Amino acid sequence: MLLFNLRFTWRMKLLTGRRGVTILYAYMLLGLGFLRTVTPDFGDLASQEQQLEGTFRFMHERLRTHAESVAFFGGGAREKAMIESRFKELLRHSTFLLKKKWLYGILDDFVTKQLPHNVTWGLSLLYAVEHKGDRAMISTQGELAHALRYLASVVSQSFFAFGDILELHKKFVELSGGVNRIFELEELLDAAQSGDGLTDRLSMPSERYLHSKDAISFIEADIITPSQKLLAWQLTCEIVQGKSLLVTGPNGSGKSSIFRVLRGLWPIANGGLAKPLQQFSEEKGYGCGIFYVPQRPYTCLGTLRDQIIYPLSREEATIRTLRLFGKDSVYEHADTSEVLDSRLRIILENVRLNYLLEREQGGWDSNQNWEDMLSLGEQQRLGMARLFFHSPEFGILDECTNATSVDVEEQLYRLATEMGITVVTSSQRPALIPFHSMELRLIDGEGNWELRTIKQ
Ligand SMILES: Nc1ncnc2c1ncn2[C@@H]1O[C@H](COP(=O)(O)OP(=O)(O)OP(=O)(O)O)[C@@H](O)[C@H]1O
Repeated sequence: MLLFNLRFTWRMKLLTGRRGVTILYAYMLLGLGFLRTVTPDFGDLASQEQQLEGTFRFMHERLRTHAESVAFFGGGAREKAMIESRFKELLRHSTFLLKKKWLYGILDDFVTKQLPHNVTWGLSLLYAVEHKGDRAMISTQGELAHALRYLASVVSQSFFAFGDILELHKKFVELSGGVNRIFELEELLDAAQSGDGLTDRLSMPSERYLHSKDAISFIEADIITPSQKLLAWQLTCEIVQGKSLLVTGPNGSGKSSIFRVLRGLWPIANGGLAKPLQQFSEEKGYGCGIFYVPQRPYTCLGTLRDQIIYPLSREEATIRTLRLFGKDSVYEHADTSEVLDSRLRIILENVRLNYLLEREQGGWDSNQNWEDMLSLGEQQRLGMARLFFHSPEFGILDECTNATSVDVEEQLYRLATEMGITVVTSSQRPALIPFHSMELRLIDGEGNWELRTIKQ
């Protein structure tokens, strides 16, 4: 490369003299210097884009893994808002980067291609002026050089144009692959939305789904898996407030499936179901009708505070807490967040996790990858803290304390009873029997079940 440069510099000196070489080098140095100063830090911008894209993909992947737990908690809206905010951030950055690349491309093209073209003409002119002695020769040489340059440029431009067409085809094929994927996704979303009447139907009185204020009732309901396996045939059972139910049975017999039907994740094939509303009850002023704690613990991305108030946002949780203390307006109280945090502190102490506040830097605002950092038992206790914060009339607990020690588990159930939460528990632990009034036993996972009263 260096040899080429030296050779051409020498050739140019012969043709245009020292002045031509100086002009060329001056132009090169000035042009490159100018480009260097105006070039944005593309490395940094691209790394930021990769980071944002990575976070966005990670959130999607995580949501896919924990979809059922999120659905049980009713965290769909919260997760959507979180993912959308990351997407907007990524989109904003990518648009900014594209604009920068486009503007820089124009400038780069001008300095390295368009302007040098004109400089070449300038140098050719200089050559003609330097050799004005032999007019006949100059004109012949000049014309020949011009014709050759013209031919070369036409041929090379034609090649470029064909290349561009081929490149365009490649790009088009790639793009059509992407478009197909988006089309498939849209189709799936449409199909999911048309089958998503379930959740709505649950809140609407209809033949199968009824609203009951203070009881959960299965009325001759068939519990069937999506692959049409019958797990409980004509299940009839009423859970009234204060009479907790323990659901037992061998692995795979359908305990969690009953909760899926109750939550509206699976439809009821036959029979009916009555249950209180999931939503925050205005009359009660605090808490909700039903709150589900799934078998797989789920920690959301966010602060320690977010783990307990999930699926609510901090603002929603503050408003609820203020209502609990009879303060309707958020602005009435000088330090509203303090009210929320002091309530959360009591809950954290109750589930024996208050050491997290001291251990993690930032206290309530500490932002960690809680899933990796907390043990399974700790994550399950956080799930129970969530239940206590939401303080529902009915708590649906799907083996959500099986990794905690027996004494902690008993303490958690004692607390739930004291708070007036009627629980429906799926568990195999005999230690939990005294906290329940009835037992629903799924005998074989073939449809047979029995209901018995637990003698205290
Ligand atoms: N999405 C699904 N599609 C089809 N079958 C499913 C689906 N989810 C679960 N099943 C099947 O339904 C049956 C009941 O599953 P379920 O999770 O209710 O069992 P379980 O009693 O809670 O078990 P465990 O005690 O192990 O938690 C199992 O045979 C399971 O394989």
